[in-house]
Amino acid sequence: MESAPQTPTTAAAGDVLRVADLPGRGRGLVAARNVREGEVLLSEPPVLLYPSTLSSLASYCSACFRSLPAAATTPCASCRAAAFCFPACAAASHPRLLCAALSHGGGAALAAAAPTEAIQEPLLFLLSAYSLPEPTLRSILSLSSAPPPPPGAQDAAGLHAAVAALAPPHMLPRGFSADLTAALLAKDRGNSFAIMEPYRTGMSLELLKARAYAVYPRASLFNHDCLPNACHFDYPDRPGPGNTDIVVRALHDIPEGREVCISYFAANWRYADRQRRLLEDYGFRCECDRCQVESQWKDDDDDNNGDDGDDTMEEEGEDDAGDRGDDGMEEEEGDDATDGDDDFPHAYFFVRYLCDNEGCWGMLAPLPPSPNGDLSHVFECNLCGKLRKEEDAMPDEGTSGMVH
Ligand SMILES: C[S@@+](CC[C@H](N)C(=O)[O-])C[C@H]1O[C@@H](n2cnc3c(N)ncnc32)[C@H](O)[C@@H]1O
Repeated sequence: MESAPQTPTTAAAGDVLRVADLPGRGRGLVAARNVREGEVLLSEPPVLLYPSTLSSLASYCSACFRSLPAAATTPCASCRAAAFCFPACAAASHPRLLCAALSHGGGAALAAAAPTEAIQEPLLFLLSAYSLPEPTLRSILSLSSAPPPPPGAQDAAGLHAAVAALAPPHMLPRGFSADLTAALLAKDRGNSFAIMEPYRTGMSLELLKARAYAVYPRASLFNHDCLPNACHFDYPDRPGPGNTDIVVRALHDIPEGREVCISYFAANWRYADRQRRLLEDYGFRCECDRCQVESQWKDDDDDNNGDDGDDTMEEEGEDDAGDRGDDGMEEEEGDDATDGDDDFPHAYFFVRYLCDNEGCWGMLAPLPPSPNGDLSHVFECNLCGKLRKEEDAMPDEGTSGMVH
């Protein structure tokens, strides 16, 4: 495999974001102009989309990952294991190495090689990634790598051997090697976004799983902040093209030059859990404003009623700096929830931007401004889809699941 291409550091005309090198945190995305709350900062199609588990093949179209209709699906003519929702999706098909692996021994070989969901996810990733054209594979290799997994957590050599055994040799790309497999797995761990199963009213969000994972090269450049100024949405079941595009919107106004960050997991996680996750999975210690405040708390202050095992993406990680220094929140809008609260100066953030649907802890972002520039004042949750009017934010209840 040749060396990875360089990421351009300039913004294309019309782009809201530009790529910048930020000391101690690698590349990041910075507002190329003043941004208003709710604005769409990025809408990007995936370069790679793969099923989360073998069982998800029965529930979701293998091309567009919409929920399969109960009747009249089209099975893949080659493997018969994957299904498509429309003839157009069947024509688009699914990754050729994955299709070959699903055909191998009538599908039994893949099931035997990946008996658990923990093995299926990386194996389905590899079979899909190795099906990509070489330039696309190289664009994935240009992304930042997750740190090595703890011993015993991921058997890269075993996964490589499984790909070699399942895929016909003539279909394997140039450069196929154990090192390349290990490098790709590090990109998957550091950059894949989960596309979630559909949420239905009343269902437990704790049980909500990923239907698929996707890699978006530009969205992978967002660094993390525990008080993000943007969050991402997916709308996999919406009609029309682009249903698997990632959409990133501003939570509030962002001045030109400020770094735009998302949170890599639900924002209600407590300090120790956030730090552990960021160090282990992304290789950095977070020194954001919120972490600086919470690092001063006594251990028993650091209480959390939320579910910290419930993250919606598996992505990126590393160090601090840039020109941000804060998330722009406190200086923008006064609110009773923050007044005089020295221990928890960020309460306002949680009142306004954390979903109050029981057990959800998704992030609320304003809907985009209208074409004539009017702000929406309606907030949408990126996990359960709840819409909440701005005036319905309840200061006393909004922080009930928060770390304090
Ligand atoms: C998905 S990538 C984000 C883009 C990345 N900075 C790059 O150069 O490609 C995740 C990686 O970015 C770095 N990173 C993200 N957020 C950070 C933060 N708050 N402080 C320091 N490093 C961070 C870590 O190295 C992490 O593994």
